[in-house]
Amino acid sequence: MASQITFIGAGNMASAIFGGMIESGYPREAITATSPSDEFLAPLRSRYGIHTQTDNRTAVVNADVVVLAVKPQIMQSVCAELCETIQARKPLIVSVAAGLPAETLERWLGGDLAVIRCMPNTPALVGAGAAGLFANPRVTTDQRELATQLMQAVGLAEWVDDETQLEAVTAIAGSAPAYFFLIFEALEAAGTRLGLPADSARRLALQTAYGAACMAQHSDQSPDQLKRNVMSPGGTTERAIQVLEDAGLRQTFLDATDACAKRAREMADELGKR
Ligand SMILES: NC(=O)C1=CN([C@@H]2O[C@H](COP(=O)(O)OP(=O)(O)OC[C@H]3O[C@@H](n4cnc5c(N)ncnc54)[C@H](OP(=O)(O)O)[C@@H]3O)[C@@H](O)[C@H]2O)C=CC1
Ligand SMILES: O=C(O)[C@@H]1CCC=N1
Repeated sequence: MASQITFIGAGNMASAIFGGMIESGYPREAITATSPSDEFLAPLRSRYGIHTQTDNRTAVVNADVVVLAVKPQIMQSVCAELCETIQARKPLIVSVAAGLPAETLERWLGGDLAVIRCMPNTPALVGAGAAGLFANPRVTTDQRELATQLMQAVGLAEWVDDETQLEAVTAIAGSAPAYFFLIFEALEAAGTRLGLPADSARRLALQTAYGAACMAQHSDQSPDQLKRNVMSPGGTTERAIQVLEDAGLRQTFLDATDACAKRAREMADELGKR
């Protein structure tokens, strides 16, 4: 029988994960999601056919896995609310909150719990997510396997041995879809400025991004070689790449990902002190 999974918080990240799980065949009857507002939950019920609850405690009573998917800033109060019920059953805890250390979360929930920290991303919704996972020492082999299966149902799942590596996962996967969406916006605007209708520019930019990612995934050649394959000497691509290199695009990505990882560390410091 499928494990009963309760999502505390049913926002962007939670709905991307349970939406992707259902899409990949996970039984919807085994999924419950919570929110303080039933108005918010109603469309999720009709769209996904999952159970919903406005009361977090009731929602975890029979859960085998509890996925904590509220904002990091309110996690402590949510844990205080759940602590007693969680301690009575001791389900596997999976947190997707950025920055929040597993040890802090376990303490907030009363201790002695199997906790997996996961840093997923929203393309999970279309089965193309990329997630990093870290297990505390109480997580059993079976629980690790279950978490792998759940996250593999919605994309790539990579385990890390050192919890601080989740900062890097946040920088290049958790937050990174937003970098690509920014590039899509910029390419669409560029296409429009150069004379294409906006909808056509968007389709071309998105298909090109999709094609480049598929090609890089299936090719034996490195991204550098694939890039060179597009650049005819003295041609158009060489000019464009030169502009991007001269503008310091590589360094900009290093700076952006450093800022992202630094913010994850700051959040860990702030939350870990509570
Ligand atoms: N978005 C992303 O790409 C990623 C997010 N994450 C992590 O996922 C977590 C959720 O982020 P995201 O989905 O973006 O945020 P959202 O705001 O979309 O979702 C959080 C949801 O939690 C609800 N909520 C608030 N209080 C409670 C409560 N007491 N009990 C149950 N639900 C509650 C909110 O409702 P209301 O709006 O009514 O307050 C909201 O619907 C964060 O910890 C974030 O760090 C991790 C990786 C990627
Ligand atoms: O921006 C954030 O804090 C969350 C975590 C990773 C993606 N979104």
